[in-house]
Amino acid sequence: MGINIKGLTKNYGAQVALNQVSFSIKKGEVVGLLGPNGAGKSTLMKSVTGAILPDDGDVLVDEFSVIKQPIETKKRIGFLLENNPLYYDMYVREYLKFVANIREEKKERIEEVIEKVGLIPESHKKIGQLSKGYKQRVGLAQAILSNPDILILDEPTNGLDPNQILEIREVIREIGKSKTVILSTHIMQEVEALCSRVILLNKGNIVSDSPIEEFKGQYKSLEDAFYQLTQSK
Ligand SMILES: Nc1ncnc2c1ncn2[C@@H]1O[C@H](COP(=O)(O)OP(=O)(O)OP(=O)(O)O)[C@@H](O)[C@H]1O
Repeated sequence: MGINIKGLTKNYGAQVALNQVSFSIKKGEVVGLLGPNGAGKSTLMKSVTGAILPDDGDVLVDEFSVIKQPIETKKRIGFLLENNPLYYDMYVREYLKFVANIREEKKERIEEVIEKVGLIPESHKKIGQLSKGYKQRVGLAQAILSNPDILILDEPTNGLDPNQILEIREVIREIGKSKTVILSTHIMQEVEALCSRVILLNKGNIVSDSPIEEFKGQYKSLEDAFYQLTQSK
């Protein structure tokens, strides 16, 4: 059970985005996916969700292949990918109803997720009228709507103010108690606050994969570990 990533490779022309990346995640783990800009984090997350197809390798979600059984894997994964694509002209509830219809979820679930992500005070607005933080909450709400076992979150607090960062983090911490989570971020405090394990990517390769305490290990800080492990490799 969980996620098993096997030899995942993706090239964009001559650009190697992922080079034979393999690791597995046990049910219930919250994994921080770190790496410099262009390391391959988003490509990895998109491959796990099935949003893009790898050139080689596979991802197994429970026993199902993202490539061969995409319907089964998609049922188990909720995701918030980079840029959080939303329909700005729709009202919050209208959008969540639209998503619920597609996924054949009960309507009651809409109010549950609105409450869970702290959207109640802004839920009467159009998505385009919301602040970034509340747009992120709408993204999180759609990600958890079907109550998936696995959540993939690509820089979920990117661009938010410090208060919203803390609030969204709290929402993720709460959700993370009962789910398998892969979370990418450039904020080290976020990793410290939420993750039990850190996977560090650099130029499409895993350069470190360990429990967070071990990752910090001999370094002065998480930032220092990140810096040392991604220099000239
Ligand atoms: N659609 C695409 N077409 C061409 N090249 C791409 C495409 N998507 C990603 N790449 C390239 O693949 C590499 C990995 O990109 P990716 O977005 O996965 O990195 P990242 O670790 O998420 O970076 P960031 O921290 O900046 O978001 C980069 O060199 C990027 O330019």
